Amino acid sequence: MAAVVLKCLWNEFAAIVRNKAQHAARRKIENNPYSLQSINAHEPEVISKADTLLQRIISESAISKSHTVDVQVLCGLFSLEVICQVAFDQDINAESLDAGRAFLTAMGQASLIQPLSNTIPILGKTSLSEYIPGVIGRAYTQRRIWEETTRKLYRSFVNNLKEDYTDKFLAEPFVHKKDEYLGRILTEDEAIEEAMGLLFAGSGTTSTTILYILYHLSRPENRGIQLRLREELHAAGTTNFALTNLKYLNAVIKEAMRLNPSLIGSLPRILTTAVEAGEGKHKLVFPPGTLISMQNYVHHQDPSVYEDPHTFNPDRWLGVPLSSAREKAFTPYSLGPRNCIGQNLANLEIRLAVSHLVRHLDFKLNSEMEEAEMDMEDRFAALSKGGRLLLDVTQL
Ligand code: HEM
Repeated sequence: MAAVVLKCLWNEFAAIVRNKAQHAARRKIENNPYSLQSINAHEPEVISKADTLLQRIISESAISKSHTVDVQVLCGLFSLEVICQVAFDQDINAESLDAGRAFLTAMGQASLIQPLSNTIPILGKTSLSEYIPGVIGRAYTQRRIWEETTRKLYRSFVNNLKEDYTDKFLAEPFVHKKDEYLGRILTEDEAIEEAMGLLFAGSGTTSTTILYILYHLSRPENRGIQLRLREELHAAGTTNFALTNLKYLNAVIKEAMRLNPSLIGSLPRILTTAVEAGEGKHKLVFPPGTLISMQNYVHHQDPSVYEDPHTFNPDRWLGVPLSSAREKAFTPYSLGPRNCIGQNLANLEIRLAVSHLVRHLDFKLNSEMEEAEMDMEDRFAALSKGGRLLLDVTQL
């Protein structure tokens, strides 16, 4: 019940949190480091993190008799390390992997009370909230850890920053760019809030996508897909440039994002003009002010657009024109001025990590895994219900 109430609150909150002008001004200051050119300049760091992920999987598989690895947390650590690097030029796991693990737990648990903290900000500002009994109090403790860790990363980044700003790192504009809506640069607290959102939006989303790609590839019925992908990769170069044009790799990624988009919940908006939908007696008119939303998870499985919609079939994307219904209904990053600002980074990360892993490792789904464990659960960002993905791994 509490989760349902919090979700409703979230939808209301997300739709109204920033008015158009406020949002546009904030997005304007943030844009530069997210451009394709700026993001592609981070390719060497992302390759290095993808190699760390590969080595971790190899080490963990070596200590199991059946070479079984739970890749879920490892994928989470990879995406977290990438976003900390690209946003703050920091290695969150420099001292130990425990730092990254604790941070992932903190963000995961605290996201539950994010709408509450934003609706009643005082709750997030006093340590008394941590004494609220049960799950809410515990979530506030995790929120404090999320905030403190972000502040540490941000301060360390700012202290090392040179004054001739290049906007190479995602957090750089927070330091020096004037927000036209506010008429000034952000205060440290505003920058931290922005950075917390960025770390949340940029970690679990990408790792969940990589996780589901590995899941689909490792299923027995998709064996041929994994082999075909590996064949394509072996015939190609390893750079992002080479990978961008690989048709089958891109089809595999798209198909996993279609079936398991990592933001599966409602993406709410409040209409500013009337919108008509449907035809004839099914026609509906939504007046301005209506709270509407779309759910990727639903329209990505619409049988009138995607034949045999529940089957993982990358071939459905080959040779499909951008103007097709299939392409138009594919919206993992949403659309319009509030769509995903981080999609260039997400694409870079997914392409480099998946290609690196599939080149060097063969994956089979471990027999202990139950199908229902990989059902998606909407906790603002999506997670798998089972909380693990056990794969039997062979080094190639
Ligand atoms: C596969 C990975 C990802 C998916 C599927 C995804 C999806 C989305 C979607 C659907 C939205 C729009 C939410 C809405 O309409 O209300 C969004 C917004 C956002 N995403 Fe992503 N995202 C991903 C990765 C990333 C990454 C890597 C970053 C950071 C570098 C990021 C940063 C953001 C931010 C900051 C917003 C809010 C944008 C705004 O309000 O203007 N995302 N994302």
